[in-house]
Amino acid sequence: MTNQQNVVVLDVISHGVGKVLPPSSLTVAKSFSPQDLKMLLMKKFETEKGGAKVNAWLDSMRASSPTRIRSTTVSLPETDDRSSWIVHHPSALSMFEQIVAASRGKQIVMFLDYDGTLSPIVEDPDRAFMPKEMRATVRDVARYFPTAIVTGRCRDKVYSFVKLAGLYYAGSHGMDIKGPSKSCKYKKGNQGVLFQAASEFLPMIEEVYRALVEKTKSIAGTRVENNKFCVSVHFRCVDEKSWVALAEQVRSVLSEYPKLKLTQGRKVLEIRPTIKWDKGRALEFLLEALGYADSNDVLPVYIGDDRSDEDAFKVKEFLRRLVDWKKFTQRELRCA
Ligand SMILES: O=P(O)(O)OC[C@H]1O[C@H](O[C@H]2O[C@H](CO)[C@@H](O)[C@H](O)[C@H]2O)[C@H](O)[C@@H](O)[C@@H]1O
Repeated sequence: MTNQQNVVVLDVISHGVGKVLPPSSLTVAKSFSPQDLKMLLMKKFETEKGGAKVNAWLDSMRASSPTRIRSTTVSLPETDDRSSWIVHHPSALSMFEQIVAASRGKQIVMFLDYDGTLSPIVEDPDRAFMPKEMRATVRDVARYFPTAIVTGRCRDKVYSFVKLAGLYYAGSHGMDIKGPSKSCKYKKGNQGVLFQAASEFLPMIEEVYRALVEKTKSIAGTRVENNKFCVSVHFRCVDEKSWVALAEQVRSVLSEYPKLKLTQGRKVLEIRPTIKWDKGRALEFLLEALGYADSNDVLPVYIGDDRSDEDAFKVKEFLRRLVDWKKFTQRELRCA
């Protein structure tokens, strides 16, 4: 948000989840193709099946993980790509009034990314803890709106960080979806595991994880994380001089697995099944599970850091304002 504009408001009214509210007016909605939506919800970089060029990987590795920008006035590196993205994704905080106006008569459904959105980016992925105040805010949000955490992480791992039972969790880039484990007014029936899009890949992912650990163990700073239906190879702590070696090792492992593909996040290479499933599909699945398939009565809000390093303070501020607004409107309705 601020000038980083990471809160994305998706309007499902006429194009499924393919319409994004424009910068200046909510009435002149700009249509986005499914391709654009995918770009929003997935990390940008993706290779062709197993045939990726190490050089292309390296370019992408170098471009990844923008530096955290603390000032609200500092501008981001001005690439055409980034500027045009920002034009279409204005600050949610500055658009707050328009967003709540657009939600009139509709159910807001909240989708939250974890790393870099609810938790600060840290060197050790096992220590990406969620600040207490953020947890309290997300708990409040979930009281008023159906809320889902949508993450590349293993679902159990993200749950151990978030520790809130009233939420939906979509782990492994949306390939592992579970409903709230405690009673919640939006919950429908038994909400245990709702969907696992890539179950048949479990043994393969386990095998690849072990192979990657073995092949990269001599590259100092590499960290391989098993995210159940996908694997992350972290290079945040790897000296840039060793990136070529790392990319080559990853490529050599992946060349044995044509059913897996590589995408890239922030200083992380992500290996996942080549199935047609991603965070966007998880979002659609959850809307359907909540009874909002093809519905005009819903406003899904996705908050993520897929394009830039989010300022967690701004995320919290936006969520807090949303909760306050909801409390206020409910009170007003009762008094009317
Ligand atoms: O989809 P996300 O929830 O954003 O998950 C993407 C990756 O997030 C985690 O890695 C990122 O955060 C780490 C902790 O701050 C950081 O060390 C790393 O450099 C970041 O890329 C997670 O550990 C990965 O498995 C996810 O793929």
